[in-house]
Amino acid sequence: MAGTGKFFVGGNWKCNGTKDSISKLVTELNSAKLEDDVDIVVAPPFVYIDQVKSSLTDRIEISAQNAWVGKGGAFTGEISVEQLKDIGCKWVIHGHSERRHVIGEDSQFIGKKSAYALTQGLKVIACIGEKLEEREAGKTFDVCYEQLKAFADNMPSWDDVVIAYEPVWAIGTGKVASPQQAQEVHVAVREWLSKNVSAEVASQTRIIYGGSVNGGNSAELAKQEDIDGFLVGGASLKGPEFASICNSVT
Ligand SMILES: O=C(COP(=O)(O)O)NO
Repeated sequence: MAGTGKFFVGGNWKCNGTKDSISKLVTELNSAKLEDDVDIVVAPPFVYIDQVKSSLTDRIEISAQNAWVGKGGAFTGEISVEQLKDIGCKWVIHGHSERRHVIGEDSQFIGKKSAYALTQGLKVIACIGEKLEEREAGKTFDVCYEQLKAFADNMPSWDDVVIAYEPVWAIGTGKVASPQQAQEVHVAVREWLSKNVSAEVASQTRIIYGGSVNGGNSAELAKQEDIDGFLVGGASLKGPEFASICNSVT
């Protein structure tokens, strides 16, 4: 069961999978040998959460990839936090760049959704990250700080929050950030937390990296002092590779 391990690895399955492919992936995860000190979470598409929850080892917790900003009701197409808890979800991903830049969610809405999830007892993977043109314009830190501030302005606490730094230019591109690039932003995020929230939150909050992480690059990234784990997309759909990434952080 995922707890308060020093490290954290999430598998974001995005809009991928079928009942059969997910059954195979769950079998691979159930047979994997996993190190103790890493909390592991997988985020299936909504429609497969029940299937995964009922068949996956409880060593791995379940996350949703999104949740509505408030109590359920007349919100066609939305899924509520209450419904996600009802089927055994413990986490939810908010602020993913695909929801910011494809769906069009803004930072304040993301902050409000995160706040509601936390007040109702879900834990939050809070995603931040800059686009290539923002990095090339020297705005990486400004963008990440604005996104962090919107979480901080709305959330009641950081106790059940993991921050995922996912540079948009590295997501799904094969162009993974270098260990130095990732570490530089992780340090800046931790310093922002220390200055704007508290030294305790800064030291206790796990800051994980996402963006083209795979079995070949995770160990090198994990050597960085302020990289506490990963949020993995494509490679999380391959059980053995995802397991090796999980074990590479400890
Ligand atoms: O979006 C990602 C990363 O995706 P990839 O590993 O496929 O770059 N994590 O949430």
